[in-house]
Amino acid sequence: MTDGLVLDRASVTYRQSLGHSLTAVDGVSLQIGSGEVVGLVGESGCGKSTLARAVCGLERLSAGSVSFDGAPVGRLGLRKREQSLLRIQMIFQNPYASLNPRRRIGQQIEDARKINPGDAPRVAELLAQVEIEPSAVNRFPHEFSGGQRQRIAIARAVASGPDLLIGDEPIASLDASLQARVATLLRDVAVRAGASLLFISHDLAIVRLIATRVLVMRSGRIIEEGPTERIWNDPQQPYTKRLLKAIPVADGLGRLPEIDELVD
Ligand SMILES: Nc1ncnc2c1ncn2[C@@H]1O[C@H](COP(=O)(O)OP(=O)(O)OP(=O)(O)O)[C@@H](O)[C@H]1O
Repeated sequence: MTDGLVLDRASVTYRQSLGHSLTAVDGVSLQIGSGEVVGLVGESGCGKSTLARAVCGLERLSAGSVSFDGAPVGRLGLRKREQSLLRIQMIFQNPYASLNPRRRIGQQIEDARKINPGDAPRVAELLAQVEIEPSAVNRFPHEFSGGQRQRIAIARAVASGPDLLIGDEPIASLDASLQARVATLLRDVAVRAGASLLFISHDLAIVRLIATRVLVMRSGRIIEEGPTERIWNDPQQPYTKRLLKAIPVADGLGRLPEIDELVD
């Protein structure tokens, strides 16, 4: 049995109008070992979110397989699949995607703790880990700032005891001044919980802060991968070089220019 997440030539194809189809994930093979922190980078539209959704069983594969600790995620019966998917938690760009706006934050974290097969830290401790005052348990998500809400979403995701956390651009909607802090905090919380982390971002500079290994995605494929410092200091692919070059010229919102314009 192989520990952790394994994708073997996984593809996702979307049907489009007039009989056209788009292969958003194109034969991707990768492995994320237990406790690893891996960054997935690439320009907007290269297939990062589709890949994340496929890992969680939210997209049907058109080819290949996804397995977790040796169990194929997509081919299990519903009950077993639900159990196995509880071990993978997503953190989205918009924290409202995982937080219930009508439920107090303490209750939401407690709900997640109840499905934890192991010993989850108490709600107050989880909140302290994400630097939220434990006395805030009775407040609702809208009473917090965007950065605080994202930290609460991180606490809720960890409370259910996942083996793998996937952050799909989890800092993209935050002020530039908060991005590095929330990314580092997510990494620290994942490591403390013993979970692996797949951190998806278009921003290699932030990924460099927290990931030990980087996967570079373009047009549905992983075109380069390696230790973060190797990718940062000695990128092999022209696309990766352009991603790196684009960092200093990011606009005030942290957006990269169109990479294809630069590469082709
Ligand atoms: N449900 C869908 N139906 C059809 N096409 C889709 C669907 N979801 C995504 N796509 C297309 O698949 C490709 C990959 O999209 P995806 O959202 O995975 O990329 P991404 O790298 O996460 O981009 P972003 O960072 O902008 O979210 C894009 O061309 C997108 O338009």
